[in-house]
Amino acid sequence: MSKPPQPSWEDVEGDYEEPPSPLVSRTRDLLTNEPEPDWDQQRRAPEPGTMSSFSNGSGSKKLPQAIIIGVKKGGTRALLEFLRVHPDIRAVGAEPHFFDRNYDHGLDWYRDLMPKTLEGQITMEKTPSYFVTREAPARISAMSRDTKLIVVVRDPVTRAISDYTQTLSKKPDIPSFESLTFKNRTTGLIDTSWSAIQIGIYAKHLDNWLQYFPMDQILFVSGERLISDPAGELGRVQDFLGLKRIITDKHFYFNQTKGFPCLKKAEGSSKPHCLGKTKGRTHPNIDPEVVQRLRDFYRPFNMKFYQMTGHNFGWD
Ligand SMILES: Nc1ncnc2c1ncn2[C@@H]1O[C@H](COP(=O)(O)OS(=O)(=O)O)[C@@H](OP(=O)(O)O)[C@H]1O
Repeated sequence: MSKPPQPSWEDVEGDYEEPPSPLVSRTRDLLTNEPEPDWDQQRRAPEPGTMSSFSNGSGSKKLPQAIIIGVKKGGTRALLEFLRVHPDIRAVGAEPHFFDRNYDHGLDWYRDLMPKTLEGQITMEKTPSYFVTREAPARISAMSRDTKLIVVVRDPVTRAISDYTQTLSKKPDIPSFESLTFKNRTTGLIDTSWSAIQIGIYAKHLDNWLQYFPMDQILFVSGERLISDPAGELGRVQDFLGLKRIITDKHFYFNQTKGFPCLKKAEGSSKPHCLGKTKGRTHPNIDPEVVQRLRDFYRPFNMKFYQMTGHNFGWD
């Protein structure tokens, strides 16, 4: 039997995650306080007394029952890292990009990327680009109509600036945010074909998902509240996944240097754990008039999104 092909990881968005080799994914700078994490739980030497110890070598690989499908720069890495603390959740660290870029490899290939789980444990992955991939809802539904979907959403204007900041960090010579925002600066016409803008039209993308999944199978997590009240948002997510509320405010502390909540103990470790330098970047100052123009642009889409989800995210 030949080994299934591995995904192309060189352009994994955002996380700077490297390929699992063959199944261990590492990251260069996800941590601020610690050496690189080992994402693959079954290869990690577990601490005695933790549930992880039982998954070491035993169990079987399963297709994910829950997926964080978006949004890019919403806070998806923070959510996955926090969820991994739960003993009944096992997640693949790197983004598989199966339902957008690697679908041709087939479900066996996808399953093979997953960590082993025991009975009752939930397998998860996160790939934020699924939310804006036209084919993703049909493909995920074809895998299982029961898949639970989680979307971390964030003010689309801040999200666009965060997205731009990430691109700028890789390509410092790109044009300014202001010039990329407009098709025509004089008329004020927004360039909706620019992905940084396009991704934030949440109502449009959600429409596509609702053709395949009922609303109660999709959980919307507030990216803002994930920072201001991580335990509160994690409570909602654990309820949605049908899990006991094990992750609580006791698991978090606010790291003043990082300016974000961090874990007191990372999954499978006893040390504090913050996300790395690529999470929580300083954004460039953007012309306030351009920001206002973008706020005006997004307002009707945001209102539609609040209506569809029954939740006011407070971006306006
Ligand atoms: N606890 C914690 N620590 C650090 N960063 C946090 C945290 N919670 C949410 N965030 C926000 O997550 C933003 C990155 O979002 P994603 O992880 O979804 O990005 S990516 O799409 O995977 O590249 C990232 O965006 P930027 O601030 O623009 O870098 C953070 O604001």
